[in-house]
Amino acid sequence: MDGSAEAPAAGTVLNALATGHGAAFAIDRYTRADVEVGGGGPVTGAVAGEPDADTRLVERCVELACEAYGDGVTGGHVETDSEVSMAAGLKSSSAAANATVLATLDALGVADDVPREDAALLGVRAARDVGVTVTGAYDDASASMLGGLTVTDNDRDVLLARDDPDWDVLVWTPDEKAFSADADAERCARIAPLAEHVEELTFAGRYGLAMTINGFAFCGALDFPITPLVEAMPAVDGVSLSGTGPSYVAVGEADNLEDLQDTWETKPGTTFRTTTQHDGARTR
Ligand SMILES: Nc1ncnc2c1ncn2[C@@H]1O[C@H](COP(=O)(O)OP(=O)(O)O)[C@@H](O)[C@H]1O
Ligand SMILES: O=C(O)C1=C[C@@H](OP(=O)(O)O)[C@@H](O)[C@H](O)C1
Repeated sequence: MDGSAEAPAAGTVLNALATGHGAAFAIDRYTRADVEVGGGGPVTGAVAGEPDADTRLVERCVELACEAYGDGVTGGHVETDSEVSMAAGLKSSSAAANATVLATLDALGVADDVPREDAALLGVRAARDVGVTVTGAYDDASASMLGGLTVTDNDRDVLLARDDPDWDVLVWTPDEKAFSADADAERCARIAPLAEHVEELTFAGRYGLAMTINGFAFCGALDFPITPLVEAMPAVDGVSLSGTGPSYVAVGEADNLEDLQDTWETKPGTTFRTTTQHDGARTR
């Protein structure tokens, strides 16, 4: 039994490491998963082009989806192929988990019967089980699974709000990796009053200002440079460190993002333009 699905990456409005509440928006870059289920034995996994990648997350996603909806089916294999750099702050883990859960549900013939929020929560559970997350990251998982912008309480795994902004987006990903599980959560907790303010601005629909304050606050807490933020202001609508870094995301007018792209492109790493994504994860 085979299944296939893809899920988008996402950028950050509010990092959940300070208060447990987070907000993220899906972008038009994808991770794809092909899953075979059955045959018994352990679930195995592989990542295209990355023979040494950690495949525990996606293997656990197949196991959990089979346990929940497989009617006794065990074993399988999952292969992912991603346009999203791993551990870059662009929610590669959520995209991989969502694509894998949905591909498994597709293989089991139940992809259209399982509510998308429930499917995302299976991926969150898998991420907690294998230790690739601090809060569970339901903010990132819900944005990737549902599309658009979501606000969540990751302590209770509750979706607080969803919106569908239509943005041009610029991303700069430096060459280094920053695994979320290694982030200094204690330092993030110190800036909770700022995160609460970012959340209020988010609920007021002032997403650009919210993400910019998030950017300055979390660059401070996680020790990333603020220069990319200052370079982006005041021309863009919003700019932030994405997740626990090292990527930065900016949203705004296309012309202004083009000018900023010229500046960010002089830095080492990868710079690309994209847009918000509205439909979330889908079978293929
Ligand atoms: N394409 C993929 N296939 C399998 N696992 C993946 C994939 N992308 C990410 N992961 C998992 O997610 C982890 C990175 O998660 P994390 O540090 O939270 O980074 P990000 O900010 O990109 O989500 C990887 O170590 C791996 O376990
Ligand atoms: O592991 C976590 O709990 C989180 C990781 C961060 O994202 P990245 O995985 O993109 O760094 C952060 O933005 C999110 O709100 C919560």
